[in-house]
Amino acid sequence: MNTLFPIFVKAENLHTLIVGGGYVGLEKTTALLANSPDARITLVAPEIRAEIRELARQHPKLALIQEPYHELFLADKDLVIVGTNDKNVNRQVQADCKNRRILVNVADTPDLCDFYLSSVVKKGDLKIAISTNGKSPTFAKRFREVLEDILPDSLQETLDNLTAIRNQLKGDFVQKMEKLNEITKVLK
Ligand SMILES: C[C@@]1(CC(=O)O)C2=NC(=C\c3[nH]c(c(CCC(=O)O)c3CC(=O)O)Cc3[nH]c(c(CC(=O)O)c3CCC(=O)O)/C=C3\N/C(=C\2)[C@@H](CCC(=O)O)[C@]3(C)CC(=O)O)/[C@H]1CCC(=O)O
Ligand SMILES: NC(=O)c1ccc[n+]([C@@H]2O[C@H](COP(=O)([O-])OP(=O)(O)OC[C@H]3O[C@@H](n4cnc5c(N)ncnc54)[C@H](O)[C@@H]3O)[C@@H](O)[C@H]2O)c1
Repeated sequence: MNTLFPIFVKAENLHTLIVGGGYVGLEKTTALLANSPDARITLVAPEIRAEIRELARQHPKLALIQEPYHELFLADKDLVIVGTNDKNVNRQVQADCKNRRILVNVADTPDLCDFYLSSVVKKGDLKIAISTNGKSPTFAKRFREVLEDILPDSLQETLDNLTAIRNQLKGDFVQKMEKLNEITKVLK
């Protein structure tokens, strides 16, 4: 059974620490910024890939610290993603986060994760997050590609129209809900 509970996080309201500046650090930083370009991120690693440095030039809220991980870096963080090539460091970061009740993702060790990143389909304001419960990230990626292909760009117009109707509707909560459910029946 997949017991994961999906939420959509306002990453720009949080300060995320990414530990590791290799391929995994790059993948996770790119994923965060692609969805939340104003996310506040600090990335710490003794070696930081050139692509991450380029991202930092484009995103002023991405700070890079070229040093090994230290517990002190957790001080003002809300969320942590760790993906170094040193399993002991990854475990230490996870344990430090648990002590401080900070949510942590250990990219290559699902058992140590409090949350997973998902594949993300975007059509304007519509966002669909896909998870396979960690079974196959590759399947999640492929399924994202399928959904990206079949969802029409005109969906944004539908959402804009529904927002306009939603804002104009009079009456109490139940009346508004009934009206919106009636109008959107055609989508089924
Ligand atoms: C969705 C996506 C989001 C993102 O990262 O942004 C994501 N992985 C993506 C791609 C991807 N990752 C890997 C491959 C190589 C092929 C393969 O192994 O399948 C590919 C495919 C590729 O890149 O083509 C390697 C890999 N990943 C994990 C392990 C460890 C393990 O499973 O034990 C290993 C083996 C490492 C090794 O062998 O050393 C673990 C996780 N990867 C997750 C998310 C979480 C579960 C998501 C779910 O529930 O499905 C979870 C549990 C934790 C986490 O990372 O949050 C992103 C696709 C974005 C997109 O394009 O849409
Ligand atoms: N590359 C992938 O697609 C992938 C996918 C899933 C899992 N993994 C696994 O994840 C791990 C990391 O992979 P990678 O490709 O990013 O490795 P990499 O060698 O490209 O990068 C490792 C990073 O960890 C940093 N690091 C090492 N010690 C550190 C410390 N004490 N504090 C902070 N940072 C530290 C290094 O400076 C470097 O930036 C590997 O064990 C790999 O097997 C890799």
